[in-house]
Amino acid sequence: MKLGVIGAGAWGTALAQVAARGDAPVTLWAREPDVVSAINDIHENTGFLPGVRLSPTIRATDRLDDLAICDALLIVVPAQHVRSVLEQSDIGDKPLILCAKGIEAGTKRLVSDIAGEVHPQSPLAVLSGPTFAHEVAAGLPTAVTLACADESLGAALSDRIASATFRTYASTDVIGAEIGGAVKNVLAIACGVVEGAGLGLNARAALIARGFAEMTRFGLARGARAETLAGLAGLGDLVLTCSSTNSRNFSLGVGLGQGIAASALLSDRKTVAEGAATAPVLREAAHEAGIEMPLTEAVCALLDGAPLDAVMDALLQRPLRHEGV
Ligand SMILES: NC(=O)c1ccc[n+]([C@@H]2O[C@H](COP(=O)([O-])OP(=O)(O)OC[C@H]3O[C@@H](n4cnc5c(N)ncnc54)[C@H](O)[C@@H]3O)[C@@H](O)[C@H]2O)c1
Ligand SMILES: O=P(O)(O)OC[C@H](O)CO
Repeated sequence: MKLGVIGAGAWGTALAQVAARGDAPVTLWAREPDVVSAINDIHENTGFLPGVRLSPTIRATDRLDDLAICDALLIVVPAQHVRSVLEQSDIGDKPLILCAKGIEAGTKRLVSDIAGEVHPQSPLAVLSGPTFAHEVAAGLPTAVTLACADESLGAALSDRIASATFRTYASTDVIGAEIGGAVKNVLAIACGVVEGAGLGLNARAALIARGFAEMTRFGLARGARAETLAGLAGLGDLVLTCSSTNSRNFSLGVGLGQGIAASALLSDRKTVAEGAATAPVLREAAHEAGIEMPLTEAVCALLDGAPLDAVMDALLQRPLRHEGV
């Protein structure tokens, strides 16, 4: 199975490296011509994944037409750009493995909804889990959820992608895998705020646990399965991104917790912190469905410029409640 990757940020590049194991040819579409030439000339994505020597069997291109030779495509552009890139791509009925973690602003669509609207003939899978790109590219042990409604296609994709150090766990719960990845980014911002404001490790643990309850409430209401949310794509990724400044979302939160304005933290960013775009649309979707998401509300308030003291007071003065989801 010839794989192509659309999106040559840190994650698309790391996944191309995974797909190129055993010197398999991989076509990697990058938006930036300098990224294309760096990958083809010196086998390094100096812009988005510096310091990693890439397999010479990865061929970068800035022409989406060059992906026509591929049998399946990994879609790894940020969630807010998936629609426009898919609209420009002649995909036919190739399977798409969706790897972005977010919800589309305005439409409130999950990435699988977008792909289904733009390319209804393509079978869909979602790859999600605790995966810092530089660790995956370095071949460190990693496990992900690979969710696909068609179990035989899911098994074929796993056969092609998995290795001893990149373990795929099969699921048919596409929505659950997506919601886990999208919601954890918002909660990672909140955990970063706890770190940046020096609120302590107890607060961080409480936030992870109550954040998971929030993710579960939203996920179950949208048809996700509890076991998926408690797995790699949900809790696993939440724990990873709530504990390290390697997470762009966590780092954004650290800045907010230190009192730096969101506008200053987000302007001129080259890399993506998906949670900043997902938080307001997640809040809107939760309101519409009547789901309480106080931590998401708090992140939105901070992104909108509310003072941290006021946001903390609002959270800590919420009525005491039963612990269940
Ligand atoms: N980096 C990771 O460790 C990691 C791991 C798992 C999942 N993800 C997810 O993968 C997705 C991509 O993140 P990343 O880390 O590879 O990106 P990145 O932050 O490394 O790079 C930004 C990417 O956005 C692209 N981009 C910017 N503007 C664009 C536009 N108008 N149209 C199309 N593309 C545009 C750039 O070309 C680049 O590929 C995100 O949803 C992210 O949550 C990232
Ligand atoms: O750097 P972040 O916060 O986008 O997190 C990257 C991955 O999603 C971790 O699984």
